[in-house]
Amino acid sequence: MSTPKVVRSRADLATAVEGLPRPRAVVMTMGALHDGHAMLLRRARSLADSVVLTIFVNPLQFGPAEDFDTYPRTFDSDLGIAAAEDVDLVFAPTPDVVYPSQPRVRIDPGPLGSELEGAVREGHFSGVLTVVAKLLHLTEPDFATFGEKDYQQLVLVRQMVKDLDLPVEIVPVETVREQDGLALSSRNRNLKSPQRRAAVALSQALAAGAAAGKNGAEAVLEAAGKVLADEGLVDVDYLELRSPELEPAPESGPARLLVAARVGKTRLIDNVPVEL
Ligand SMILES: Nc1ncnc2c1ncn2[C@@H]1O[C@H](COP(=O)(O)OP(=O)(O)OP(=O)(O)O)[C@@H](O)[C@H]1O
Ligand SMILES: CC(C)(CO)[C@@H](O)C(=O)[O-]
Ligand code: BAL
Repeated sequence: MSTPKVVRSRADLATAVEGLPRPRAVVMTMGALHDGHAMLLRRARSLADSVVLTIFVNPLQFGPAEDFDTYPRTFDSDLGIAAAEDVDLVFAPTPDVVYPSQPRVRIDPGPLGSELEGAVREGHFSGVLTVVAKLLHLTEPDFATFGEKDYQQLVLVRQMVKDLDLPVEIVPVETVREQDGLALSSRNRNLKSPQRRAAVALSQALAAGAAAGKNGAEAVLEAAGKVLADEGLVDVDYLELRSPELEPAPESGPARLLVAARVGKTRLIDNVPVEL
């Protein structure tokens, strides 16, 4: 296990990337790494001969009232995880490196960009897709792994790659959970212990919804909604059943149940597959 090379400038990144063998995989993160990120890195390692990890808290995807300033930043421990997962190169730029000037041209995520997460976080997905496109150009990977925990992000990144003919394969990775079901998330670090206990209701609600799948869409939403209400999670931004591509839910077959709720000041999201 050796500490990976860390680069912070575009010039150093370009030089370092040139020396990395193909196939090359990239894992994009905002740092505060946990076992979910480790799984993305492991999947990347299994696919590629070299792995690049990016750590960048992207200001463009945060609204003015959101948690950019309080987003957890744990660079030293992130490097330990990167070393343990055999990462070759870490790109950890500052905002002025990624955005030498405020970008006037940004990626338009299309209609899905204003739904679900986008309905609450205006401009979020334009910010996400713009930085993902830039990081893809800067690292030129053959593969990029993305977590299903951020399901709408995964769907939109895939759509961008398809619509813009970007030469990379997007590889999804299943959500890694705590033993009690809570989806791992960097923001879980901000939960105090009663909130941590309350937060498990998200995954419990989704599990109850999924178990009701054969009784139809209404039963799924009712079962999930009941758990949220019973557990006192009332600050819910959405609880929705959609198709796997996040179009309206089908009458039968595969679907996706998604939830977002606030636990104290911390906003958490989760989702599961459902068979209707
Ligand atoms: N529990 C998880 N299981 C699998 N992948 C995950 C998990 N959590 C995050 N990821 C993935 O890691 C990548 C980087 O995500 P990010 O750095 O925002 O971490 P995060 O834990 O999702 O943070 P946040 O809590 O701020 O959403 C994304 O592709 C995301 O989907
Ligand atoms: C993909 C990403 C690294 C872009 O900033 C971010 O949205 C995240 O961590 O999921
Ligand atoms: N994991 C998605 C990044 C964000 O919440 O801004």
